[in-house]
Amino acid sequence: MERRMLTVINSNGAITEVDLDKYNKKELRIGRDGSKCDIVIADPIVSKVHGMIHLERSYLMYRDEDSSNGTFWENGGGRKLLSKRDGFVDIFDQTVLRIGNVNNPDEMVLLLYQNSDEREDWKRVSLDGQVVRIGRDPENQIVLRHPGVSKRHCMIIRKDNHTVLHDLRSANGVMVNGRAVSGNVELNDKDIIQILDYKLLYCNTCVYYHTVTSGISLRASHVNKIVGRGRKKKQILNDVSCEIRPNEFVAIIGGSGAGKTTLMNAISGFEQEFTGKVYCNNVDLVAQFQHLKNIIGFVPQQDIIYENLTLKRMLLYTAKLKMPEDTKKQEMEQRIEAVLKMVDLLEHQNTYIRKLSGGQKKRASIAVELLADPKLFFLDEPTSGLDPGTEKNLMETLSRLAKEQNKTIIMVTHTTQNLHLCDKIIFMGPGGRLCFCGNVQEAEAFYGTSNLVDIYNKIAEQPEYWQRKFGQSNQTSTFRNNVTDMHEKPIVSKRKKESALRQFGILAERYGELLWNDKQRLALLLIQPFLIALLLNIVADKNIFDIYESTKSMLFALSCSGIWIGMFDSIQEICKERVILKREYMANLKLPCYMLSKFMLQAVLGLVQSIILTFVFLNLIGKDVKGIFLSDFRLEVLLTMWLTVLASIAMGFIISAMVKSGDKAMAVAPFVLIVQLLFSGILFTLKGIGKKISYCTVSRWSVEALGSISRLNKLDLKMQADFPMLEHEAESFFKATGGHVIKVWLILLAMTIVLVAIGTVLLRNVAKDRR
Ligand SMILES: Nc1ncnc2c1ncn2[C@@H]1O[C@H](COP(=O)(O)OP(=O)(O)OP(=O)(O)O)[C@@H](O)[C@H]1O
Repeated sequence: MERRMLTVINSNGAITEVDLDKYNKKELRIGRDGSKCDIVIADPIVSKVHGMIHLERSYLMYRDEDSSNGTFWENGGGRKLLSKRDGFVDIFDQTVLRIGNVNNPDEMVLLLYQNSDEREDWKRVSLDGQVVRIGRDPENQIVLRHPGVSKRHCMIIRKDNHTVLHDLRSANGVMVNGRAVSGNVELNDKDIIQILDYKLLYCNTCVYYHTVTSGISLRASHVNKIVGRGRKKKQILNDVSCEIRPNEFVAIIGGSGAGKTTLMNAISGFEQEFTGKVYCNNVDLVAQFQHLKNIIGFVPQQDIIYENLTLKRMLLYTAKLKMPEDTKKQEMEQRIEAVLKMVDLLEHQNTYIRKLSGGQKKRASIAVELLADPKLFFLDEPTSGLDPGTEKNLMETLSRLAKEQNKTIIMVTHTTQNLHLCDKIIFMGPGGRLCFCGNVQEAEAFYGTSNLVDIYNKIAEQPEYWQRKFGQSNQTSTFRNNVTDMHEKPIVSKRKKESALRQFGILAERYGELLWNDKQRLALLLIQPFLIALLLNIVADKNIFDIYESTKSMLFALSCSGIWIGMFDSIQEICKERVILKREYMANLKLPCYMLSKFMLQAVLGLVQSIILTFVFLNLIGKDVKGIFLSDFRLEVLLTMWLTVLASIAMGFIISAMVKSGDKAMAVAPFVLIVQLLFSGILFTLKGIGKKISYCTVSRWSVEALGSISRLNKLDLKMQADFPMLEHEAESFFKATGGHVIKVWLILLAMTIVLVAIGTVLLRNVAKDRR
């Protein structure tokens, strides 16, 4: 049952909770005078009649009644002093009103409005001479049982009449009065502390808290988005304002291209290039996104799961990445089991994801996001491609999650069949216009039809009319424009940096398992160098390593094989999982860790391939050549081949980081390979710009190293068999000295490092991917 509660904290710290609906009145006066006011605050700071609350069924407003001290209205970290001429202002869930001197808590009364189904009375811990520890661990004085809360999250210490909050390098941080804090912060009386969606109140040397959270409300205020420039300029969100209450299950619907996804991306904070404001529990979502993203889950349209992992392993890796570092494996496993139960997939936990049905995969993606127990959950067309039965089932699951798991769920959908399961529908019209926000019955009454499909048609015909009509019917106060003008600078909180080494380890383990589980592909990748070595042996001249021309051609072919192998090992490895990467990046994935984890395992694979190629080929050739450093030159060729493969793997990663699909990557590959052929300096004598380009190719340095090791300059030319007097003009390329070979190896290594770094930087674009 929804309850609208006002917590009143007097200037002396006395706390009273007022149930606003118990009065059964539309207007409630607040003030000191018991004969005139419904809510009496016996405090000298409050005027006799200080303010008035106006209650409607679905919204609430407040007006200052020309009080002596006025009322401060707090919104998303901003603050505005109200007087009677401001008229009514909207009061949303978690709105804070302060009366009196906001700089002196002893002369201030605080009013905190909360609106939710879940309620419990404030619990209290006194700070008298002691430290109050807050965290997930039962040893803390205040235990907040949420997977996103660190075991020891923060502590509050009172010493010498000062109270200080220490963030204990928690994974998800702490906010005080709507602003993220870093390290230590001095607390003042009546400060509101927020950890995820838990609200704690510091007052009179006590900390007040609820162990049950009231859920997340979301409010969009005048959200506009314009894309393109000049004649291509287009408004794709048009002044959208709407409110979603805690634990509501909401569907965003509307015709194709109406801006549903754009709206969802904006209100989820995953796209931040829009004007207007979005408030999440009255905190500015964009300004505090780094903090709030930990309570937000987002399931994009494509699945965010790896086909070649079992469901349980997939969830375990995600848990390791998303849950605080201090979470024990046993805790993770318990959470995984709980999440699998929620989505009815417990019996499939050991099944490979590739073997699950479409509906089960969708549930698996939802399970991935549920692991961190997000309180605000977004889903982009989760039912697309599902049969009607599975669709209904999924909708019922989501509806149940909203109610039983205390979540606010918002999804984009095209279907109208199961919308009665939703608490609210947001109807978008062409041009990003909000044409309705309310429940299904209200929508049907508003549009005068009992068929939701008719509403699509009505909106398509007259979007501006319906936007205007809904806007007028939904007007709660005239003040909205003013109050949303308050701006707050984004605060970057310096929170505990998740250990990069740990993340690298998790990602490398996951990628290793993925490579290992795709045994067919792995076998193909390992057979390839073997087959190439056989083919090279077939075409190899018997004079190889004795005669210049045949050796040079063969070394070039060997180098090209290395480039081919390396590039095709990696070219699809990032683009094929771009959706998962985007989701994980928006959570807390570090791109360098991701890139290096991939590169490291590819480097191991490349080493095995280089060993196969080099040794099979050279053993078949069977020539005993002395190396530059070693008596057996095969090891020197192997190292050169490995460095060639490594640089090519890095090239493949750059392509893979730039494009969004495997098809596109394969379309780019021939161009890159042709550049390697043309500018290697072997097929053509290069001068000017051609020579400069060749310095940037892997093939040039690879052949140079191989040629130097094989002492190409010292080998006889074919013609010298007939004309022994003919001179073999040494090429500057192939200096058979140890110093030269090392220099070229270092160049190949440096190229690899630069290419990997460029690939990592390019990966940042993943954040701009639309879906
Ligand atoms: N970055 C962008 N640049 C140009 N146009 C854009 C951009 N993003 C969205 N649009 C356009 O804005 C409109 C709304 O897009 P959006 O994807 O939000 O619609 P939708 O209602 O989710 O559509 P659908 O139901 O077809 O998925 C479309 O016309 C789309 O082409």
